[in-house]
Amino acid sequence: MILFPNAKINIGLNITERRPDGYHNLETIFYPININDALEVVESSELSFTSSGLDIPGRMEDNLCIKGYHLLKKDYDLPPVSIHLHKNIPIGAGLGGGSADAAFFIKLIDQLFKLGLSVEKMTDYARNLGADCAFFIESKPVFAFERGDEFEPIKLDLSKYKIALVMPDVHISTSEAFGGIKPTPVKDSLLDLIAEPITEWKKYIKNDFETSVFKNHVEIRGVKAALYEAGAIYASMSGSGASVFGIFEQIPDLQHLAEDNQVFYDI
Ligand SMILES: C[C@](O)(CO)[C@H](O)COP(=O)(O)OP(=O)(O)OC[C@H]1O[C@@H](n2ccc(N)nc2=O)[C@H](O)[C@@H]1O
Ligand SMILES: Nc1ncnc2c1ncn2[C@@H]1O[C@H](COP(=O)(O)OP(=O)(O)OP(=O)(O)O)[C@@H](O)[C@H]1O
Repeated sequence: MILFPNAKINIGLNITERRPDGYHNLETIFYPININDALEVVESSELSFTSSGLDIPGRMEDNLCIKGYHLLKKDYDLPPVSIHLHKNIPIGAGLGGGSADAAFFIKLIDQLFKLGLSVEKMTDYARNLGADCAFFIESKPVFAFERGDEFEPIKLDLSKYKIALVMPDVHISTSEAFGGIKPTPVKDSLLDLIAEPITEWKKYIKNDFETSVFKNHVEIRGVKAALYEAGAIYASMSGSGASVFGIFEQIPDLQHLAEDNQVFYDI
């Protein structure tokens, strides 16, 4: 069986406090986008993992799909499986690619072996694998809070716009990015700000990671400025970076960025 895990962008990201468990409370809007991996799982005589496409750093045992397998195996009598991941979602991008693979792996095992898991149960398993993972079980636009794994659904439809995304040649690790943050309580919740017209977002909606990430990587600040110059209604770094997206009325001309960066035009 094969599924196609999709990426996300964060529209706004406020990091509000440090938690006793070492994580941070935050609020953000998660919005699904059309950049996808391909994840195939078949029953097999032994557990195996292979990948193609982009190189995935780290050991195979640490791949979130393998971690997902061991997590479910504790509670269900699963046979061994062969997993193949074709990696297309940029890594260290703030697009939640690894998290999406983990959540789609859980959905895939549920379907393949007819486990009958509820959305709530799958969301709980996903939470165990990473804060971002839970969103990808349903992968619908949400206001997320606490560790980014509690949700309130929102009605946000950007389908009449064109979303372009630029991935600079820099990978940013999520834990390193959180290290550069001084949490600050919010005055106005993103849940209210996102309901404002999109033309107003530029004035009020921010991503708290931008200050420290832009300081260390000026080229990423440059990409955001270039997206506004190309006519973006709203532009922002996604999550902890390094990717930057812009929301446009029409597909923009970003040829001049394509030499140094990977550019996705209509996601
Ligand atoms: C930055 C975001 O991408 C925004 O969507 C997410 O909050 C990151 O979620 P994620 O990659 O699934 O994060 P995890 O794999 O659970 O955690 C990686 C590391 O990020 C930090 N982390 C993550 C989420 C959170 N709410 N507070 C944190 O401080 C912790 O140091 C943690 O060890
Ligand atoms: N299936 C997977 N795909 C990509 N990376 C994975 C996967 N499983 C584990 N990883 C590990 O996760 C690391 C990437 O996570 P990181 O949080 O830095 O980046 P990200 O792609 O921006 O994701 P996020 O938006 O969730 O933070 C990789 O270096 C790799 O070691």
